[in-house]
Amino acid sequence: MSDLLRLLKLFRPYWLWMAGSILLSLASVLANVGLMAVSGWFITAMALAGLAGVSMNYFTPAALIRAFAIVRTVGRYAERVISHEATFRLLAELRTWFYRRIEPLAPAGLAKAHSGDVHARIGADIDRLELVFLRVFAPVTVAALASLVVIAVLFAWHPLIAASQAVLLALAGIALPVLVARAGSAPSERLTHQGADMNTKLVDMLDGLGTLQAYGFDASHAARIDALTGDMIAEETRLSRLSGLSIAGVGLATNLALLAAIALAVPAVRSGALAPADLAMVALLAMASFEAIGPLPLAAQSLGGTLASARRIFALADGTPPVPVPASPAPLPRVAGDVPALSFRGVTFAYPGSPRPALSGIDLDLMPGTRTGILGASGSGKSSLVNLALRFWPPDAGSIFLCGTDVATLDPEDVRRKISAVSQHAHLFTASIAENLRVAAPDAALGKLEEACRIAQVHDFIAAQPDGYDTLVGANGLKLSGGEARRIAVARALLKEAPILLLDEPGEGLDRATETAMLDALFDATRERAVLYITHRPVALERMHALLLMERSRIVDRRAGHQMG
Ligand SMILES: Nc1ncnc2c1ncn2[C@@H]1O[C@H](COP(=O)(O)OP(=O)(O)OP(=O)(O)O)[C@@H](O)[C@H]1O
Repeated sequence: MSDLLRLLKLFRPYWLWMAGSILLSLASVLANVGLMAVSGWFITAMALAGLAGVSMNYFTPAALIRAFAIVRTVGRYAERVISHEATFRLLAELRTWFYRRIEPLAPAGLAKAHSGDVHARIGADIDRLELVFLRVFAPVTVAALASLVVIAVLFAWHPLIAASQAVLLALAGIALPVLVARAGSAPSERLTHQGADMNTKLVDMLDGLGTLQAYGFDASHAARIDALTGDMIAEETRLSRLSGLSIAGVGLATNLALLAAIALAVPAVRSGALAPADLAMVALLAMASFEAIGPLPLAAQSLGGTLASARRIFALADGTPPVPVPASPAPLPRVAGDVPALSFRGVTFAYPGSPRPALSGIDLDLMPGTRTGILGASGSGKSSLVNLALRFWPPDAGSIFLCGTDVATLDPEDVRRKISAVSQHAHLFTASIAENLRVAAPDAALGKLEEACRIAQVHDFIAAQPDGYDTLVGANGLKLSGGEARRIAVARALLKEAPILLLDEPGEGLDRATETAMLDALFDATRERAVLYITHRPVALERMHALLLMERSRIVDRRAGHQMG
């Protein structure tokens, strides 16, 4: 229930749209009830007048019928337009809200979540929340209001018929949905989790299809997906049976309402308590009022799954960002020649759950206009330096300073604005080369992109492609070699005009001549910046002003560049 209330609170900015949609829906439901009732009365009254050979005023009922028909048609159309507009606005709001909540969690806070699962939450789960308004909130409100109006009108004609209607409406509109909700909530909830599981498995399978095939594991993975599909079909079947039964239940109640109204109205007509033409009106009014009740069992059935989706969304969105944003962040400091652009002081850090530290007592200064090389065996902590500099994780002890200001007092996003980084697994988006480059500089002209790519020694390769900079790189840069992708990532880092450049093995996979050309052009273009360069390659080491050697999370040796080798 608290999840439902929280959701409704999120919907609050759109209450006008929702109120409009509910009012229109109520108007069209009541117009339909009115149309049926007045038509029934009109036809019977005309027939009776004909039999009795008397004339009657048919202008007023005919005008009423026409008015009800117009309100019903226009109301339904407008209600669809407004309710869908309201729903799309709600969904857009929810997606933006969810993205804003999970963005500060990335990447550390999302490390445990599978990308397919996050995708399922931002896609299918949020989509399912549309049902809260469209299938639950709106129909329940409309049904309650329409039923009250119908019972009040019937009461004026015949209190006993009104009472029988109230009982049947309560049975079909309250008791039946409660039963359906009980029976349907478990399968509907299971289906939500299975859908997310399916998404996770499919994304995993597509990401690693090559590996699965190479190890001959694709058939067993497909069998697991088959089994999950079978489970989902079983739950769907259960829910379809339930929805069939609930539709039959509402149908039964509708017909019982008609029978009850006729059974009570006939003696009333005989005794003269009810006019003969009113019999048809009352009977049709009773029957038509069930239109508003019809969607309620389905609403109840979907509630379990919808709330499960809401819980999945809140669970992720409520995660605490690993690096807290200060309540009033300090202003970004300016780069000054005599202050280190980035420095670590006694920084110690272990990844959550890891038994040993990735960094221990790190002291490090990156001065503007200098290049610092970092050497070290695999797992010695080199990339962790970059992760902490980018504020993806906070240090457990010690401090990091950006141009002399403790980064703990700054907004992590501001810190990242000052740093350009190429990690070992630099990500390329499924887009063109130009779009991938413009991630760093959205307004950069083509000439600027070319300049950066020339420095990264990848321009000739791009220019030789039939589509040049519009060449699509494929999912995750799959259409490029590892070296090409990394050089595009280097060009992208260059395009971001940040005073600190952190490069993790950018020369990996390049031949010596290309690497030399890239380094010379790169270091020439970044003369003013503070550069941290993680590498094992001699060509790069020769060009460093200072070298640090890391071993098992510590800096164990420091030398000036020329002392190395
Ligand atoms: N996201 C993570 N979660 C948990 N442990 C991690 C994570 N990333 C790295 N580690 C661990 O932290 C230690 C340091 O890793 P790091 O990636 O910094 O080493 P590295 O020197 O860059 O290695 P390589 O040269 O192989 O990239 C390793 O023991 C590694 O297993």
